[in-house]
Amino acid sequence: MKSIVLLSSTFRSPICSIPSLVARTTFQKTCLDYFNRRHQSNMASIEASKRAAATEAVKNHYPLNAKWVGIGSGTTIVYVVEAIKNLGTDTSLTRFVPTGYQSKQLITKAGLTPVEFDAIPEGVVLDIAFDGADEVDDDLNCIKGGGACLFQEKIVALQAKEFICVADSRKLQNRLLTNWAYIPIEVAPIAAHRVVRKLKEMGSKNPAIRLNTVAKEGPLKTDQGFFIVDAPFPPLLTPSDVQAGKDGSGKAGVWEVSTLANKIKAIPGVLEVGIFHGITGPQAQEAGAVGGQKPFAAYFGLPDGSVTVRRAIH
Ligand SMILES: O=C[C@H](O)[C@H](O)[C@H](O)COP(=O)(O)O
Repeated sequence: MKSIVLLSSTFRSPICSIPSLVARTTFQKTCLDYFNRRHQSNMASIEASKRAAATEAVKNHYPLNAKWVGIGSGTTIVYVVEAIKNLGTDTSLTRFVPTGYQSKQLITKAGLTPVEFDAIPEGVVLDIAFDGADEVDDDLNCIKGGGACLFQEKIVALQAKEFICVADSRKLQNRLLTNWAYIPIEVAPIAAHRVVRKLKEMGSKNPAIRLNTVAKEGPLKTDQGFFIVDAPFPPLLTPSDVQAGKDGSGKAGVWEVSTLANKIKAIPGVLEVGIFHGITGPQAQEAGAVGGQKPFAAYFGLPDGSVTVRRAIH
């Protein structure tokens, strides 16, 4: 008699063994329910960790009497807005700068006042900007754009005195492109295929124009009406790897993070690259920028409910 045995990768032991084909349907349903429950519980734990990281980041960085606040995009930023509301401070004079459509809706629904980036008065520097990230490395370089927002996120982060990232522990890695698979790049539609070819020449394996969820609807469009090209590369080296003698010049597709970001940015048709890199904080200010692309600090919610922080070293 045949028996059905299902192995759980977590427990590495049989969790079901049914000797009869008659019982197969019930068995399959039981197992499906089991995995659905596990999936839901994992998702709940990830959401809880995003909320914990957001609460801690807002508690530590949201300035009393903030006048200008950048609000990023994605699923984690929702908890940042929730945490700002929970502070209970008077936000009637605070202006919140969105990084796209979803971000603006989030601000408005929370009863806060949005002001588009191009309506910020000249000379205004944002007190702070919060955003999510797809991956963050030891040096606080980030990949962003998994949700197709990156250009507005970058200009808002660059306009802020302090840029703070909030994420769950899946995003906490030593090097970029460890767990996250590709670099999102925003490109002019007419140049998209040429950009894909150039990325292949640079060692990207199968770069692809991102499609809508319903693929027959064609390429996904950003808030700027541009396309996103997703470019996989091997894990990116940091400057410390290069100082230690590793070759990050692009041989066999292996790149140092800023070298690659600058090289992609230089391809005609590229509006922006989903790598936030380079100098940050006082060093950036000395170089004439407000804050730099990298966050001052990144907060990660861990599965045990705690929060860990990576901070820029000045
Ligand atoms: O395009 C999306 C943005 O860069 C997001 O901030 C990033 O993808 C992180 O999103 P989430 O908080 O949903 O993981």
